[in-house]
Amino acid sequence: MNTPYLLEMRDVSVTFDGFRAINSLSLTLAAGEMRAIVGPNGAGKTTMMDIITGKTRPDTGSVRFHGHDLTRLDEPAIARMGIGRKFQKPTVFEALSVRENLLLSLSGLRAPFAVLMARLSGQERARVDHLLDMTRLGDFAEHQAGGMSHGQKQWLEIGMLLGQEPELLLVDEPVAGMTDAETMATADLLREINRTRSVVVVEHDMDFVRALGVGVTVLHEGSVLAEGALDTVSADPRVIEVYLGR
Ligand SMILES: Nc1ncnc2c1ncn2[C@@H]1O[C@H](COP(=O)(O)OP(=O)(O)OP(=O)(O)O)[C@@H](O)[C@H]1O
Repeated sequence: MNTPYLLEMRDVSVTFDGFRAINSLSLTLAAGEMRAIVGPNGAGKTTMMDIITGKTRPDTGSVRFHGHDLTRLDEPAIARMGIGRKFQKPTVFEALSVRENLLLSLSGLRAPFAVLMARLSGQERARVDHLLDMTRLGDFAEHQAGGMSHGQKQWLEIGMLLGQEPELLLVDEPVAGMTDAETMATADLLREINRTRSVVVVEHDMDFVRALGVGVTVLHEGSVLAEGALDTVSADPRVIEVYLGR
């Protein structure tokens, strides 16, 4: 199907026990784009990600990826189409090394745990080395993942997501709990990832969003309130009202 968009949500609504968490939400993402999603608590950001990944089914509306409707697919089928998600809390294999974690994440492994015991192919080794470079974890490759800092665990998990070669990454509040230096390094990492993949990132930290330097969508009460450059949306009186006016 021909569409200019990688991801296209049209008039999506979802109601939980009579409460409309997503309300006629329409949002599009171009191929290769990175978009930051902001909005006050309860705006519907997590629910929007849940709908894209098939965790929550919308009551009405369409969600298309490369023009294909996602709303009838389950989570594994959507992941196989090339949409990868990173949740807020890192979930790495704590007892394994950083390298082993990345190795297990690689798409296309036939028997993932057997690969830990076996000799790696040159191609697998190269893929893991590339992920170690990307995530700045090369110096920690043989360290136990459980001993890494919170920030390093987040980068490791982003690396593990990349191991699955998603075309679109959905990243939920990656810098919560990070130091300022880790936050800026994470912005660099996502920008580097965005050279070859599309990204949707939900984040409250405005210094981080500014460092990303990408288009921003402001959600409020389950709908898009404003969209554009960070400076433009943050000067929008409606946006100021929902952030400060309560
Ligand atoms: N499974 C559910 N059952 C009932 N209500 C829900 C459910 N999931 C979300 N909600 C409600 O829907 C609204 C949107 O929640 P959501 O978590 O998507 O917001 P958010 O923008 O991600 O907020 P935050 O920034 O706090 O993470 C909230 O009022 C929430 O309480």
